[in-house]
Amino acid sequence: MATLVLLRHGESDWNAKGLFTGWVDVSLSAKGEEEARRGGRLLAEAGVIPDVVCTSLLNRAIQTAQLALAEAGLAWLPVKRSWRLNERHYGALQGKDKAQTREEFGDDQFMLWRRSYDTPPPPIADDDEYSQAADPRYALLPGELKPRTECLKDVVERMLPYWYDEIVPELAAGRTVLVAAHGNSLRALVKHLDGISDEDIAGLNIPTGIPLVYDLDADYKPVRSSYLDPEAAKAAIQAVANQGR
Ligand SMILES: O=C(O)[C@@H](CO)OP(=O)(O)O
Repeated sequence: MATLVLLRHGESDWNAKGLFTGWVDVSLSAKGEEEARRGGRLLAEAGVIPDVVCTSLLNRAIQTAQLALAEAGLAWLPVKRSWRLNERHYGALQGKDKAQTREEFGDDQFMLWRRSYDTPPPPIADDDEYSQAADPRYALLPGELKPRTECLKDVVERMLPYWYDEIVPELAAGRTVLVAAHGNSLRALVKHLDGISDEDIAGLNIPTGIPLVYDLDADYKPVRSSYLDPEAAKAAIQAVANQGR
């Protein structure tokens, strides 16, 4: 039986402000830092001890992993990082206020951009202040892999090679893997693991800072999964669903 732990970063400054974030590299808020530490305590209390950590290239996931692991006495763990675990690129919506966007474009368009499986927001211009076109951390990515917008389907496609080539081999070697990532890159992974349909995935939201633990069978299919604080997770999931309202 393999163990996989998914941890969405704690609240970021832009989560707190209600802005679409995507690949913009914002930091954790003070509340988000505390959420990350609490995530580490929940892991330690449950006796779930990761052997290796995977994060995106974005600070909010990196900081969350560091704070959680330090709290669990595991700051020394080996870490791997990949753009493939990044948040969904939110295109031209990056930096925009969610509530204002909903008011301007209406509920249906807002939800289509935010939660539909295959409708990406309009692409971001390279000279937009929130573009990553010149960000050195993606300099080695060939142009066709560098997104200017993404829908969740695009995230599934760029995340799955990482699942198969980096995470599964760690699990196969008997290691417990902690993936510290983002609302939408984790929705993509949960969709794959739980076999959620393209329609039903619209209703799935991931709370910040609460570890989601999967026991996986020999074929890396879930046998069971649960949040380490189910009650807090329920309330936090509702808060994510209500963003922009
Ligand atoms: O803004 C974002 O990048 C994401 C996660 O914070 O938002 P949403 O939940 O609306 O997809």
